[in-house]
Amino acid sequence: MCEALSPCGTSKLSLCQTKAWWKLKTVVNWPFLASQRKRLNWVQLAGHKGHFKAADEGSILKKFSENEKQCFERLRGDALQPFAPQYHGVVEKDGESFLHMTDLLANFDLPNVMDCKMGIRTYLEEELVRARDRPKLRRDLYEKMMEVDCQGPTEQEHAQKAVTKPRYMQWRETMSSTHTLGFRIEGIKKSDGTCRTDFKKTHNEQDVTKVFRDYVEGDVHLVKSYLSRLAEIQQVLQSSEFFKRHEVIGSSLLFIHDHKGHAEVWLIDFGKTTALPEGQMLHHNVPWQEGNREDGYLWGLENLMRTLESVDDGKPREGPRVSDAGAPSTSREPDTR
Ligand SMILES: O=P(O)(O)O[C@H]1[C@H](O)[C@@H](OP(=O)(O)O)[C@H](OP(=O)(O)O)[C@@H](OP(=O)(O)O)[C@H]1O
Ligand SMILES: Nc1ncnc2c1ncn2[C@@H]1O[C@H](COP(=O)(O)OP(=O)(O)O)[C@@H](O)[C@H]1O
Repeated sequence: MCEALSPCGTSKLSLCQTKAWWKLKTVVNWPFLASQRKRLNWVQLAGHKGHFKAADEGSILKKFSENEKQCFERLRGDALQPFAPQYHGVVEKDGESFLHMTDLLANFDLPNVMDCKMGIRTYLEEELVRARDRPKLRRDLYEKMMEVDCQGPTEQEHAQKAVTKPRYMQWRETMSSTHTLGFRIEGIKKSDGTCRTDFKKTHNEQDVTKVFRDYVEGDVHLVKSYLSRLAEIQQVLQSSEFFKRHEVIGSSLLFIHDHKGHAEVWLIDFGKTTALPEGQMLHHNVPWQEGNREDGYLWGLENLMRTLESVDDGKPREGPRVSDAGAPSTSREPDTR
């Protein structure tokens, strides 16, 4: 039987993550003891459990990934660098390696935080190839799929109680707004401590607008501040050499604001951002077809900005939609089942 996802269903996970972080900070003698408020700021809205650790004041440690390290190194001196967390190098702690970076929440008191995963695709082309060559059936992903929609899996998948990763990722994209808008909401934490990550079925522009409106609590000044920062990011992306030469997959825009109306947006998570072969460049706003490595990042950003603009009056804005820009309609849907 299909169980409805309760509002607290997935947010529980997020709250648990917050609690786990709290425990962790207690254990590692968190340096913010002087300021209880700062301790309450941290939240991990998406990504892998246990991948973050506390570090010196104003910074955090993220589980080491060679790929992400290389991105931070290549970002050095690029126009985009000021829009990503500052990178302080690799550190070893308790026998593990981590990337040391700025905690983007550190300068806020009880911030509101939202993570939007950008792009029309959330898996690498090489993951598709691998899944075709050596399909690996995963029961955990089948179970995650069932939690959201018991009609999701095919008969065969029900029988094997497992799906491949690209199959799961593609299903996630079509259930959420990744496929239709080129971005999706992953999680939101509000200053009152409430936390939601149950956006897997937030699919169309109206639904996304509603969530955005709730996030900014109808504050049009805040919307303007966010839009102006997004416009800056949009402009910088167009001049960034790093952006031209990378397939940006699974990266998020992290939105942060506080009660004073101070608003920031940052690019985070370069774990799956991959350099293109020498001489190749991406447009980031044309349809993906397997082999062209396009990620639809700019198309998603344009849709995100338009959706945020519509918060102000509730009316959907005219602008690039599925058929003329990100156009998943022309993209091939590889069958990796
Ligand atoms: O969001 P849900 O539906 O839970 O699905 C998750 C996210 O897509 C993760 O991406 P992100 O870390 O960007 O949030 C992805 O990790 P990767 O980034 O490694 O692909 C997970 O793959 P697995 O870790 O293989 O399960 C996948 O199960
Ligand atoms: N530099 C940062 N400052 C503050 N919060 C961050 C930072 N990096 C990540 N986070 C938080 O952690 C979450 C997961 O980060 P992410 O880098 O996407 O992890 P993963 O690679 O496991 O997907 C984000 O949604 C955000 O809430």
